[in-house]
Amino acid sequence: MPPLAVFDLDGTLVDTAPDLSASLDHCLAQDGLPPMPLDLVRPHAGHGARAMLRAAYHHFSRPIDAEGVEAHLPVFLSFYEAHIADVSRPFPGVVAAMDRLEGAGWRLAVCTNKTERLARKLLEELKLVPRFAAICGADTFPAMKPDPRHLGGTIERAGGSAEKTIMIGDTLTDVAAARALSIPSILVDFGYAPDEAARAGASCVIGHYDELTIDLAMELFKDR
Ligand SMILES: O=C(O)COP(=O)(O)O
Ligand SMILES: [Mg+2]
Repeated sequence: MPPLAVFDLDGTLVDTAPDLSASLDHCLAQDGLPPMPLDLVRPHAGHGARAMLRAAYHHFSRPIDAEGVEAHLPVFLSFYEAHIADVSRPFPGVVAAMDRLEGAGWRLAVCTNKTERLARKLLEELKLVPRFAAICGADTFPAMKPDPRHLGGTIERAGGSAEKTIMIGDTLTDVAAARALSIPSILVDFGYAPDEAARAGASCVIGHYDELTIDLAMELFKDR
């Protein structure tokens, strides 16, 4: 069975924050609010549209309840779907890192808390779909990350095994899912929420995909 590298999507594989931020601004404008600065959106960009809406209304000291958030969601998501790859691009060096892994016989997969449909649309527009043995979203299985069933289901669909899998992610959500299955994890510290708990829980932290070599990936299996 070939080794498998499972990538998180937002903040790990693709820098999606600018298009997510534009969708948020579209919602804010409907309420007469100004755009939210991108650097304030980024820490929330990996936690879904609801988290971004809550953070923005909090930032502008505008109370918003759960119902208010739900009311904005369709507006956010339809704008986002139409603009999903306007400026979102793979992070520097990730395509070369995937080439290295594939060249060494690794399989690749995506395990994201985006819905599967949006994840596929984004990856299709970036012409990355054929690289992945599985693309599994928040709604692919009955549970999503950090629930290990999401990562476990992704591995199964990709034809891999937990013993020969590594997880690459940018938040504690990814690291926790990996740990629950005793899978080594790489935290990318250029992502959206590489907090202390995520750093402490990850098997290693990288600051650029150039550091994701086959030697590093193989080394991770040794401390499993
Ligand atoms: O959209 C989200 O909630 C987060 O997506 P991710 O799991 O790809 O970071
Ligand atoms: Mg992420």
